[in-house]
Amino acid sequence: MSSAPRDALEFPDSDRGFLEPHLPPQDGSAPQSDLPFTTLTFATSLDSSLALSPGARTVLSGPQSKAMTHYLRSRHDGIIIGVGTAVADDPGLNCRITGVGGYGQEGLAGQPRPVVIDPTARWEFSDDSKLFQLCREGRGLAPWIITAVENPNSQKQALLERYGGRFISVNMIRTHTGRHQIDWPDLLVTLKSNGLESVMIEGGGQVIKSLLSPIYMSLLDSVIVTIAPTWLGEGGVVVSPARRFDEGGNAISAARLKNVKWHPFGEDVVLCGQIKLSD
Ligand SMILES: NC(=O)C1=CN([C@@H]2O[C@H](COP(=O)(O)OP(=O)(O)OC[C@H]3O[C@@H](n4cnc5c(N)ncnc54)[C@H](O)[C@@H]3O)[C@@H](O)[C@H]2O)C=CC1
Ligand SMILES: Nc1nc(O)c(N)c(N[C@@H]2O[C@H](COP(=O)(O)O)[C@@H](O)[C@H]2O)n1
Repeated sequence: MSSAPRDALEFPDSDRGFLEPHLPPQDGSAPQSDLPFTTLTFATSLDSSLALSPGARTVLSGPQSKAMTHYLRSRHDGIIIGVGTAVADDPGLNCRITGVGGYGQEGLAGQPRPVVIDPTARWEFSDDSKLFQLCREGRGLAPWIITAVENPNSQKQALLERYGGRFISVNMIRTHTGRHQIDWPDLLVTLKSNGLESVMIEGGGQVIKSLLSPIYMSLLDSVIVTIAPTWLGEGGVVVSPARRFDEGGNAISAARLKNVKWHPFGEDVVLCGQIKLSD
């Protein structure tokens, strides 16, 4: 055991039981599947915002729910974010719970693999990026970058590989406006075949919106949302999936949860559930 760094977080056993039914099983009882166990998790304001604006790193979670998020990170093999989040936040995407690798434990056991969806390879990361600082300090893994670009910039590729990361090409669907859309089943199968048995998807807004579309929402095994007691106001990055309509052309809810449980963490409340698929 080595000593834990100053940013180490504690998450008490008494809070863990509540989450257990919503997490990847630890007893080998997961059904055989080509897909990893997939959790959608994020923190939102009372007006459904993830951040004050697309480029703004915004703290929503209080200390207890932040520690919960890090516990979730310890229970998943990978964390997926969109490149918008990587650029805005320069995130660490490691797990800072005491007892995992780099936080009181040798090696990197319990550290999740960061996965960044970046169809055009536009993320300008460098040695100074937080993710690579953490790699140098033995406190996190290097990212896998999911792209549609066949030959990404060789300097970026070399930097990534020096830390143990890599670019991964997956199928993308080209929309009528020329934008790349992730083929989510293909991505998830690829991640599982590369050893990630479970993934948590943290955001941002565009990633969450695409996952909550009718064709992809069934991929989600679990949804865990932190709700913070604040309104961020107009102009925020809002989580609002596309409208759905019934056969009569009437608007219906875009997505709904079932088996819902609520748990207060400090001033926040955490909502756990599963996507309710239509009957
Ligand atoms: N409160 C929270 O829990 C979280 C907040 N955030 C915040 O969200 C904001 C970023 O959100 P957004 O601007 O919506 O960016 P984003 O993180 O969703 O990334 C958008 C970009 O990712 C790629 N992308 C996303 N979904 C894709 C798909 N289905 N197919 C192909 N490519 C896709 C595209 O290149 C797109 O331009 C930041 O301000 C960040 O701080 C991000 C994560 C969690
Ligand atoms: N759970 C949660 N609460 C918030 O208040 C947040 N702003 C986020 N953001 C997500 O966490 C990433 C930052 O992670 P590090 O602390 O740098 O490891 C950020 O990029 C979002 O994905 N999450």
